[in-house]
Amino acid sequence: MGNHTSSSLGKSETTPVNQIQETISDNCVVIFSKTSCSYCTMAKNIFRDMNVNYKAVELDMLEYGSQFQDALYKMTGERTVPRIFVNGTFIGGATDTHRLHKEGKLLPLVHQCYLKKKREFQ
Ligand SMILES: N[C@@H](CCC(=O)N[C@@H](CS)C(=O)NCC(=O)O)C(=O)O
Ligand code: FES
Repeated sequence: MGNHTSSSLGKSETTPVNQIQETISDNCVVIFSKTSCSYCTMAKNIFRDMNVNYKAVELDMLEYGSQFQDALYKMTGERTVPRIFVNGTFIGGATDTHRLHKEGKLLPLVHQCYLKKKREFQ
């Protein structure tokens, strides 16, 4: 699922908020994560187990990761990881995502995004 935003994150002239917005509109599932974080792994596994591709942005691997966390704070009210976006919308952290999945609401959100992208492509 890799695309140009992964390599340009943190390097471009645009603000972190703009780069985050671009990433979440380009990818149906985006997980802002840290490689050392087992909550983040748990969140990734929820999507992996549903066979849903996700884009992981590992903030501890980015030079400006801390600025991205500040931007995520502005956008979501928390600078913790994971911060998870589906279909361009913030859905929460690991606990929220797990709850949505248990309620059967997560996969429909992903499918809405797939349908939207399919229509855009036609
Ligand atoms: N209930 C939240 C917990 C989030 C949380 O506490 N994240 C910790 C790591 S597990 C964090 O981001 N700490 C600050 C940091 O890494 O900058 C969730 O499920 O996402
Ligand atoms: S579970 Fe410890 S850093 Fe996320």
